[in-house]
Amino acid sequence: MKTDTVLSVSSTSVAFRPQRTRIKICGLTRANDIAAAVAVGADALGFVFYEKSPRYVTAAEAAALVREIPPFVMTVGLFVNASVAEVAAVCAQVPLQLLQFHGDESPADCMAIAQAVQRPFIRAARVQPELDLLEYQAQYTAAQALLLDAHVTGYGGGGKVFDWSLIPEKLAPQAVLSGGLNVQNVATAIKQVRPYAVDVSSGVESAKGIKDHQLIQQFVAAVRQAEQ
Ligand SMILES: O=C(O)c1ccccc1NCC(=O)[C@H](O)[C@H](O)COP(=O)(O)O
Repeated sequence: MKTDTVLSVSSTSVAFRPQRTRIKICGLTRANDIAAAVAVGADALGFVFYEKSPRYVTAAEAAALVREIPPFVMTVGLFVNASVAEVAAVCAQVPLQLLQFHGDESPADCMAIAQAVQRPFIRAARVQPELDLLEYQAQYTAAQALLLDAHVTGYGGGGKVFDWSLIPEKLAPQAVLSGGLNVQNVATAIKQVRPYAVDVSSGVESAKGIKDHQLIQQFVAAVRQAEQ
């Protein structure tokens, strides 16, 4: 080829779509609710292995539910102050891709469990003004993300919104926003916080542990609308 030929390369700017906000639906207890969540594009499905929760499922129940889930939808196992042995027993029966620690687990507790069962984890933070979220994140460096939830009586699933202005800007794009989200407020939450993902449980329910399929559809639609 003639060396003086200059190849003109037209630069094309590739317009990347803005990141799609990931959506986790938590507290699933029924196969038809799973089907409804998957049908509208939920990215992750949460199963609560905390016996005091009205959304609690046994490992055997969760194993049967998870068998209904098609590929490319993540399963999240949610634990509150469980031991390594307890989490291992659940993971032996239920194909969980991600752990969510929602109790008082220390960084060492989270690491020990995650390493024992060879799963990644996210850490729930119960947000309140006294909690320095950047310092908290620095304690849980092994977590894939912080799930920012409201500080409620008990541990979670409380349907309570916290003050989103408490979320440091540099933390927001890595965080999972949770706590009292619903069809009415999730668009505002996304526009204000721009989180990596949103998580909802009671906001898409007709009763505790019973998901309302229309609310799930409307919630997902509101998230997508907020990204336009
Ligand atoms: O969902 C529960 O019942 C629950 C019980 C104990 C600990 C955590 C629990 N849920 C964890 C979640 O990730 C919920 O989605 C999160 O707390 C938000 O719940 P909601 O405010 O009802 O959307």
